Amino acid sequence: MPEYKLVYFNAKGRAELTRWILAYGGTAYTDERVELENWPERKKTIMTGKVPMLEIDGKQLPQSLAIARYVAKKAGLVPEDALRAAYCDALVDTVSDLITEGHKAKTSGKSEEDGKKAVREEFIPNHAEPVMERLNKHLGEKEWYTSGKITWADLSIASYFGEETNGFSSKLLDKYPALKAHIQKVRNLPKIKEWLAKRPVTSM
Ligand SMILES: N[C@@H](CCC(=O)N[C@@H](CS)C(=O)NCC(=O)O)C(=O)O
Repeated sequence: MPEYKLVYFNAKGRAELTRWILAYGGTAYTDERVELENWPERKKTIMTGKVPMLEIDGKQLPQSLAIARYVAKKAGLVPEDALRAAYCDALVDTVSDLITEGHKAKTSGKSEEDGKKAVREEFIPNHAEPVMERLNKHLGEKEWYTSGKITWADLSIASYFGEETNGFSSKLLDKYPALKAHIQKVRNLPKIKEWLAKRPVTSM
């Protein structure tokens, strides 16, 4: 088994999906969370100057989705069938687009309050809810997102839409009952539940 070190900030952001997949697979790894004041120095040691970065036996793998896909394959969470795998990729890319848009909204304006307002009034209704509506319909008809068995797409859905820190309250999710039930189902998987109970509490 290779030695893994996942490097990111003390936040969920673009690293949390990989953390969920590693938890699901019961994979041991070092969860390095760089403090902001140490980032300028740590950045110099990272090939792309960006995180997340996964160190595999000392070799660096950049890009959150390449990392997540790699660990998902190892954990048996990527379908063998090329088309089903592509549908999973499409979903994960959609969530990644939402992460980008949500971050843009959160950091828009002059104050934290401006950012929260932009998330609530612009990002959620215009960007997130159209995706949530489609997912709700799809998940109402399926046990898992694709392939009749759990994939990393299911972990992507739950690890993103299930987080209040991303702007998704339980009240908002009440509008999308199949999506809400799906998130709960994934969060209740024993290894995921264990991760949720022990992970550091972060504001984003
Ligand atoms: N497409 C890249 C984006 C990486 C990225 O922009 N990471 C941010 C944190 S989410 C970062 O490293 N920011 C610090 C910096 O650029 O110095 C990925 O998905 O990994």
